[in-house]
Amino acid sequence: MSLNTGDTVPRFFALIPAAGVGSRMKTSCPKQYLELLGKPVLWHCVEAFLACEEIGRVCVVVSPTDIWLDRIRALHPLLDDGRVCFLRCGGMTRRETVLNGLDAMCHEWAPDDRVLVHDAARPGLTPELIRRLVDTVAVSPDGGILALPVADTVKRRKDDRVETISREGLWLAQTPQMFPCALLREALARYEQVTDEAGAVEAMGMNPLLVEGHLCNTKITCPSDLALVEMLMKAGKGR
Ligand SMILES: Nc1ccn([C@@H]2O[C@H](COP(=O)(O)OP(=O)(O)OP(=O)(O)O)[C@@H](O)[C@H]2O)c(=O)n1
Ligand SMILES: C[C@](O)(CO)[C@H](O)COP(=O)(O)O
Repeated sequence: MSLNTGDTVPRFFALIPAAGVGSRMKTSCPKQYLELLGKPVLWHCVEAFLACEEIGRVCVVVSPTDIWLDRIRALHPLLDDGRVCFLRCGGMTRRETVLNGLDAMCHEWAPDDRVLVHDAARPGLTPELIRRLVDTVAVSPDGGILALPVADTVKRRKDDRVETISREGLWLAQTPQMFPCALLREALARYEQVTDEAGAVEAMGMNPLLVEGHLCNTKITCPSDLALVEMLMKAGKGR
């Protein structure tokens, strides 16, 4: 399948890295399994992708030692949807989890198919945001990500000094981050010191597009984030 000929269109797959321990949340179970609006945080992400018929597969990558996955299996008849699969190949870092998931599914994906990598800790993702990314980035060989432009004044603190830095052109990366499968797999295999998928693709010399996301797609990182994200989801913003 090649996008260059213009006679084929890529297929789209979601890969949800869900193998983190959520240490900053300081909860007894990983944050992706905490209940939010009656469902596990992780399941809100799965449901957003399942609501998009263009997403052909939803792969959730958990830790090999995950003991909470049954909370998902037991609660959701949607699992009958053949598109969902759970892979127990999470790694020690987010990058390893994503790379292991790509490797495990490489038999299903053609090189030019697109993978959308989305944090299990961003339950406020909506089908509208997914479609915004897909529609804007689908034909870009460099891929692209949801992100938010910085709206506040930015300060850098070093020891006891503070300096103001320009916010011009600064964006805060969100997910999904969407790339051609083969490109992302190569980039993550080649570059280990990256915090997100876009960083690896940038290291390959490419320029992923920035697509405006939404505050409702905030990552749950610290304890106060859970109530914030719940409020934003209830407000139904970002549609
Ligand atoms: N080895 C890892 C580390 C993180 N993640 C996933 O990457 C996403 C975003 O990472 P982050 O918010 O840092 O999650 P944690 O690493 O779990 O949080 P912490 O850094 O507080 O431990 C989460 O969905 C998390 O499950 C993963 O799949 N595998
Ligand atoms: C990928 C990401 O969501 C972009 O903002 C973020 O980097 C993931 O969180 P982490 O703490 O860096 O793993």
